[in-house]
Amino acid sequence: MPPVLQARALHLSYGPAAAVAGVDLSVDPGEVVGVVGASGSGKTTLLHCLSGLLLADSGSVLFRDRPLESMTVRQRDELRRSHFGFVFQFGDLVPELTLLENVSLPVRLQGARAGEARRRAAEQLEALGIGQLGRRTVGEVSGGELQRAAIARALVHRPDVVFADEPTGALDDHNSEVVFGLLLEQAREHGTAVVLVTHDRHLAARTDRTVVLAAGRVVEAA
Ligand SMILES: Nc1ncnc2c1ncn2[C@@H]1O[C@H](COP(=O)(O)OP(=O)(O)OP(=O)(O)O)[C@@H](O)[C@H]1O
Repeated sequence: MPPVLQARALHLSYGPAAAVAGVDLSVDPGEVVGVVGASGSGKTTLLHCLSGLLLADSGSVLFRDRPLESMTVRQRDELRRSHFGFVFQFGDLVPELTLLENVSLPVRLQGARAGEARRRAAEQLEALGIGQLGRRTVGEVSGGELQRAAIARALVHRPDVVFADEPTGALDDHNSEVVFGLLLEQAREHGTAVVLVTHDRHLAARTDRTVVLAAGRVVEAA
């Protein structure tokens, strides 16, 4: 099967300093790729380039065979909404909404009716073991529960790729293990590729493949 995502000779600089300095990377459908490296090595910047949140200065990112840099802003927004999911360190759910409402949003944005979106959101929360918390708001759940909800939101619309930036970085070791395990289990169940940025080599060891960045370059791939 052709790769779902490819980066070719990717460069991005903030001013004179290169954050991503010539990265080639290919992600197969359903593959879980860990991106590790020291602080400041360019992990988050690479993730943002791969997901179209940032446009590289040069090089190319292809989703299937479509270059992101040739798309209009609208097409890139649509690509992110339909084909990508995101999990960040602090969940980034909408604080005023309940977990169920938050997780319904990606399905609503795909044009589903409210009832259908709620049904699918409830199912996804259930699969992550927090079906009973759907009516609570972000401020009424624990950090671990919040990250489970963030994972539910990232997966509920069945994206092709989930981008996760330190998704368990704010959790203690036990919660981190559990939440990371759920992300992997759900991604594998649905054949979703994952690009995971982490400081934690222990978690990275559970991915299919690890890419090590140093000063914006891939220095090791295993
Ligand atoms: N908005 C920005 N403006 C200027 N420089 C930036 C910006 N964002 C990141 N950088 C710089 O680019 C480099 C790569 O940053 P990036 O956040 O991608 O690294 P990282 O590996 O994700 O780091 P960390 O593990 O600490 O989150 C760093 O030197 C950083 O200081």
